[in-house]
Amino acid sequence: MLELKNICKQYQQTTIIDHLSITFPDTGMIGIQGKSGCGKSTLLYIMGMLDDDYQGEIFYNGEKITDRKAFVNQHVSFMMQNKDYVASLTVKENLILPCHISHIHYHSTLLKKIVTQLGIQDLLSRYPYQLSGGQMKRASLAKALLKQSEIILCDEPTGALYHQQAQDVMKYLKKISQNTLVIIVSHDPQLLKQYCDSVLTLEQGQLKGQIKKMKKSMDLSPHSYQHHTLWFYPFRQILHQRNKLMFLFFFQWIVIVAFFCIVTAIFGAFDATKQSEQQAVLKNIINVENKDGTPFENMIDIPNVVAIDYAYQLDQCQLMATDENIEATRYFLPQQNHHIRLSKGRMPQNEFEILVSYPFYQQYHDQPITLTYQQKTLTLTITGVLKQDFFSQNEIYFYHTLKNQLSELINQHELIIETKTSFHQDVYDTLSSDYIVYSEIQERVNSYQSLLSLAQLIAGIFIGMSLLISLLLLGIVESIIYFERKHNVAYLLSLGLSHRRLFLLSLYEAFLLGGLIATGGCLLSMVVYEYVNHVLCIEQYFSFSLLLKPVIFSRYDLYVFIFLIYLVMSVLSVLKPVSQMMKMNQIEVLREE
Ligand SMILES: Nc1ncnc2c1ncn2[C@@H]1O[C@H](COP(=O)(O)OP(=O)(O)OP(=O)(O)O)[C@@H](O)[C@H]1O
Repeated sequence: MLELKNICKQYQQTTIIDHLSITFPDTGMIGIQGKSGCGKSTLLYIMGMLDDDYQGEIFYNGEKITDRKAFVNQHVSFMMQNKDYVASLTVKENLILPCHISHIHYHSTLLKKIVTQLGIQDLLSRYPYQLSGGQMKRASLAKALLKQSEIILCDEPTGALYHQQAQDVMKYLKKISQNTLVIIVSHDPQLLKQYCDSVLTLEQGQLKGQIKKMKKSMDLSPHSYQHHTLWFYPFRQILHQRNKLMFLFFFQWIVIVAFFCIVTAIFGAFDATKQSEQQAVLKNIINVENKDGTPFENMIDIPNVVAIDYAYQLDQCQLMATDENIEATRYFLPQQNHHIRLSKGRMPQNEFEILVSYPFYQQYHDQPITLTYQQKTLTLTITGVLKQDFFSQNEIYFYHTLKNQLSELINQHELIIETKTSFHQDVYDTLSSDYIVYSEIQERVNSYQSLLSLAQLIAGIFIGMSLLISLLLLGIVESIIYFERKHNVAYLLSLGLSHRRLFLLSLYEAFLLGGLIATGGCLLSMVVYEYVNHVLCIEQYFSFSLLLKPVIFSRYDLYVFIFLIYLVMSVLSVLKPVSQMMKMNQIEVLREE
């Protein structure tokens, strides 16, 4: 038995319900009529626990209702006047939604029976906006029947229906009222008179009229409960807003792909300079000059050196291919050369054999190459080609024994010192205090790396800003989406969804959204840079590849980082709108529609 005691409700000083007390029977169909604006819907909202801003008490079966959500979950179904559904769910999902929210177990046979009786069995996979007004009302009714509530509150159940449709709905309600309490608010006194067991009039805040006690034909079997997760709800919401979200996804994916391409390019370039340094032909070579520019008369004595020699003025000899002068930097091969990687051929083994860089090979490999010095001419053979690297230029390397033939070209102003690898820096530092020292490869690495560091800084600022903007956009779009869903949230709460579950559902959806964006973006990035590396063969043209390197633990760190940052941002974005929605005035939102 539902009992209202001394209920008072005011809207801004105006009393709408005035010390109203009434006891409703367990079953029967009670009609409530009254002038427009007298407070019929307001009273229904109070009984349906949608409104808690009133004075007075409500009892059910003799017990004061304290847990309002539990009461709605266990005993009440509400047929709203307008938009009594979630637009993103199918009719079937809408029908089962109250049971899922209330954790009520329902049999699919019962669902089938109800929808067949109401003639909506073929409409289950449609969306609410694809139904007519009459079909929608029948779907609302089916929803209340499936939940098997003891109290069904109906706000204008026949509003906007044709006469015959209205009659049908009232007939169904009448049938249900044999075992349940059906309270109907309507503007149609004829219909109320025709179908209701008792018709009450709301006047000056009071319900006037007699309530007929009806006999219950049978007791409703108690609900059996089952845990439901509502997992389909967030999926459906995302699917429903896919057009809006596609734009968001697309933008976010582009930013993530750009992020990975820039990061991998920088890692790749750094790696390439490192590798080039490791494999450089002149890796451990130091050029040394006296500070006062005087020639060296004796070799200097320094430990941890592999070889030491005077420099050769190789610009005084002419290098030619057929009739053409070759513009190439000329060096002697160091004695220690096991670190050198060749893309073709083998290392030179005598003074007529040369090693050349990849660009040199491309230009001159099909022509005879000669070296002319002081009327003598040597014909040279290319035996090996260097692997193209980050520093690749037009270079030629003569075998070191060729020096014996070029003694006239000795330049005593400069020494060439070849060090042992692990002592290279020490030797360099020691020499630099007394001489002018120069290490070709070191200079190149330094200049490239400072350039790369600058590029890294600019790229870092750029991708950091882009990522920030895209995350902000994610936040804004999520907030907008949530505010657009105000009605859905108010509706779910009216069905008895607790704030805790609403919060968890929102988190779940935020995880889903953030996860989809991050996973899609990361997968796309992998595909893009694998494609650039392997299909476009970027290494051939730029001597480096896009490369993802470990940042902390493994090369997947950055994926995890992007994934986490999107999850966190997505969750943070929904916290504010969700908390605001929990505080919103449900009734105002429901009335807005
Ligand atoms: N949020 C609000 N602030 C101020 N007054 C309100 C608010 N909501 C409703 N009212 C007023 O409360 C009164 C009762 O409204 P209610 O909707 O319950 O009436 P009703 O009898 O259902 O009307 P109708 O039959 O036209 O639907 C109305 O006069 C209405 O203007």
